Amino acid sequence: MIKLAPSILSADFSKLGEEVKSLEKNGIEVVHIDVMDGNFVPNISLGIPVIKSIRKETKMIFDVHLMIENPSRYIEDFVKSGADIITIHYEADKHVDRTINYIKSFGVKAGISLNPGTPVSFIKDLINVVDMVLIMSVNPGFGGQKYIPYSSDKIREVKELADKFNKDLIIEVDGGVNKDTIKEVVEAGANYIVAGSAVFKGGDISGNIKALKEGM
Ligand SMILES: O=C(CO)[C@H](O)[C@H](O)COP(=O)(O)O
Ligand SMILES: [Fe+2]
Repeated sequence: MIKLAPSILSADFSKLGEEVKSLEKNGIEVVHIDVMDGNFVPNISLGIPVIKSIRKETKMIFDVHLMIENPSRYIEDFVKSGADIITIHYEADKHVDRTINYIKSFGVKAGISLNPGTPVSFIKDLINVVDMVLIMSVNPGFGGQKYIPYSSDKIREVKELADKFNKDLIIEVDGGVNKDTIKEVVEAGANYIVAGSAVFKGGDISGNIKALKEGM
């Protein structure tokens, strides 16, 4: 089952509650929330109080993508804010196995994300420890970037590992997905498809979601 996970990084933050409700009205089940610390990535986005606020507005699954150094410091806070899936970066934590198990100890799903330059082989042993692998198909930090073509090979590699070792693994792709690239990522094996600018561009959430679904 393929799920489109709009990234609210490209939403209009002055009316975030409405934007989130509009996603739900358009049949969206998973919302992707990008947390950036200005350290792991060269940008600062939103954090715990914002997630808490929008949690009151919707029952959608909150897929929280932590682009922060040493994420273990904040896991409990993100769980309390209403996260359903918490993804950390392989590159941001010296003890990823420990942090993944720590996330799972709260009863939420745990994901591991790889920057474009980090090989899939680095997380081979974690494939049946994590609930999700997030392949970054742009260098993290900003929305609206161009899809990096070799990401499709990385998705295929994760899919092969999942078929062998973890049939329930969620394979998520994030960055540069639009109506022209979405077919390729779905065919490569991704089942959670993040799209930010392609969902919110021009304020036409409904039309943009329809175009993305048609492009799959
Ligand atoms: O994690 C991210 C950036 O670091 C975002 O989720 C991603 O870039 C989505 O934006 P777009 O679909 O516009 O590329
Ligand atoms: Fe993201």
